[in-house]
Amino acid sequence: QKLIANNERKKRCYDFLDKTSRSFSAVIQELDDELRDAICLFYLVLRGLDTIEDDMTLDLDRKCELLRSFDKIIFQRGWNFKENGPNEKDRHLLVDFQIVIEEFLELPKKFQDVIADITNQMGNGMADYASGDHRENTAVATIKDFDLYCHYVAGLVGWGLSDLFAASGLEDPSIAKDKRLSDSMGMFLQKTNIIRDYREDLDDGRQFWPKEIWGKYTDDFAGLVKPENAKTAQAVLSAMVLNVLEHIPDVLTYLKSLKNQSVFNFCAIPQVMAIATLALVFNNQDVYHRNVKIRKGTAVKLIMASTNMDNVVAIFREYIHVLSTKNDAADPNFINISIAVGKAEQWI
Ligand SMILES: CC(C)(C)CN1C(=O)[C@@H](CC(=O)N[C@@H](CC(=O)O)C(=O)O)O[C@H](c2cccc3ccccc23)c2cc(Cl)ccc21
Repeated sequence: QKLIANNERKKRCYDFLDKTSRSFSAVIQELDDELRDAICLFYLVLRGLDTIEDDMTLDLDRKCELLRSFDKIIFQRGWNFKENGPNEKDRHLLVDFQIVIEEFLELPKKFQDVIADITNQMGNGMADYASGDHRENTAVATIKDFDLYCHYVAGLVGWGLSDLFAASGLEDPSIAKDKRLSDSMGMFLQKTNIIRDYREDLDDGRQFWPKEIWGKYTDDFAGLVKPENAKTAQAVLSAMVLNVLEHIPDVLTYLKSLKNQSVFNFCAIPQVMAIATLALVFNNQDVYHRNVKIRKGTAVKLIMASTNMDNVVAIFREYIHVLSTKNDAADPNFINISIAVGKAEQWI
């Protein structure tokens, strides 16, 4: 009877995974036995944290209390959360979070320790950011703030994943040694998403583009959507893309060091989607009006191809070339983009 309950609970966790992101859930389920459950639960714990951070209906004290104690909450059997706003995307996950906690407590302690440690650092980082002074609502003022925020929400995920890969024995312990490489894996994904999500975030009253970047061209961040500001908007966008390009050498170095096929696929697919997205958003002012996404057919082709380093390098080279053909001589960042493209290509 207990065995059936266990299997039922585990199935529920993979159902949650399917609901949060279908395509990525399939990739997680392809992971080798030693890692599959640990990464599934790491993903769900992070999603739980994200659902609290994203909920604008929670009052700040309550939100910070939950974020800072989430690393303890994941050990509390029976805990769940019904205070999320009605339209919060993944609220069903927290309403039945006791299921995730039961499964988490079944994991080997070495995996529990990694997940709890990252959850502690991320929860505190998110709370620091949420309660920081956002007087002029440019929550992210400097490039340093931008990097710190992206480290909290995505770089730490890279640290945790590298620790889980090493603990599982599927990858060499050295994968967790160079924290800058692991950090860049998350930064590249998160920064690309932040550029892509300009419109969605602006409509939600959130701004993540650092004022140190856009403030060089305008004092009106929301005004970038106006047609009369198109030239300024182009310069701001290319300056943002320039900042993201810096992470490419680290990303490729990290991918190159992976040994296990299922771990490689799990890591390569999001990075390949990100470079394709970065090339798409570059010099594309649709970003200011809607959420631009790569076509489904392209995404499928990229997923199929992301199974070995030669293909991944070829895909990066192709999209960096696409980006350089879109580089506009009239853009004030033309030279710096050319230099960054040259560096990335030379590294490849
Ligand atoms: C913020 C984020 C980039 C870390 C989110 N994040 C990712 O984006 C997912 C991909 C994903 O969720 N894709 C969604 C679409 C989307 O949400 O954009 C899909 O439906 O395909 O991948 C990352 C992820 C995968 C592999 C290696 C990583 C190394 C460092 C940091 C993150 C890494 C991820 C791994 C884990 Cl364990 C948890 C979260 C993530």
